[in-house]
Amino acid sequence: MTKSWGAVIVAAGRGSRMKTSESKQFLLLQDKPIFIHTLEVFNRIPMIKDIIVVTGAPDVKRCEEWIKQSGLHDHRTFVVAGGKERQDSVYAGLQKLETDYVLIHDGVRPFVQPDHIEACMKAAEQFGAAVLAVPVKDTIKQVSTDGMITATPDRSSLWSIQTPQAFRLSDVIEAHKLAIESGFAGTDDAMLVERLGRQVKIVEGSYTNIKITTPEDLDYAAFMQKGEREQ
Ligand SMILES: Nc1ccn([C@@H]2O[C@H](COP(=O)(O)OP(=O)(O)OP(=O)(O)O)[C@@H](O)[C@H]2O)c(=O)n1
Ligand SMILES: C[C@](O)(CO)[C@H](O)COP(=O)(O)O
Repeated sequence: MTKSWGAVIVAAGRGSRMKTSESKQFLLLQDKPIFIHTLEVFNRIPMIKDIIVVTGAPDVKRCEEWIKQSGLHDHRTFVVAGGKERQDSVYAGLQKLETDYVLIHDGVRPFVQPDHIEACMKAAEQFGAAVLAVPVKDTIKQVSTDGMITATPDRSSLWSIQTPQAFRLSDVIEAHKLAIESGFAGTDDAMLVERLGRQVKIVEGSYTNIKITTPEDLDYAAFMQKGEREQ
């Protein structure tokens, strides 16, 4: 039987590292907010039944308006209010889904490729959980608080983790509940699922799937967007 899929797109952050008055997910890229570009990619995947956009409570109405203006206001997209941390926002989004599986994605990663999302879905159906990632290119050092190198981990086993991250909905909800009970804060959702003792499969993605985080990322995003238009 075909499994049902939903997606949670988190866009409730403040974007403090971007240092703009507007939250970074609402900054315009080619006349459209960044999170709308992200939504457009997910809308191209027919297997995804419901898309939950999570944003700050004061931004719910304007997000709904942007979605309507962009022609993405079909029955599949809902907007809900998130929480203080990314993890809280993801959990708020998960509550709204009733699908077998879920993709969790940062609203500020608009350059994710549909074929990579689909590869992640396929791997999650096979292994239970899967995340997009790329092998690290730099040598990574572990450094002490006084700025001295303490270790050089073997680079061949290091990957830089991206989103989407794909899970069985019941597993990731269980993982979030355990994190809440034990006061654990992770920097991604896979960490929470790993704490349940479950295996998470790495799916190789692309270095272009950046998380727009700091001002120089906007220049790169504009450059990427121009390239996509000219193709
Ligand atoms: N309370 C939060 C915090 C983050 N996010 C979302 O999680 C994604 C990745 O987080 P990050 O890039 O760290 O975003 P911010 O928290 O907004 O950035 P910063 O840490 O610079 O403030 C973003 O799409 C962001 O909107 C969220 O939905 N809810
Ligand atoms: C989930 C994530 O995008 C994977 O790279 C990342 O961990 C989010 O971290 P942030 O510091 O909250 O942006």
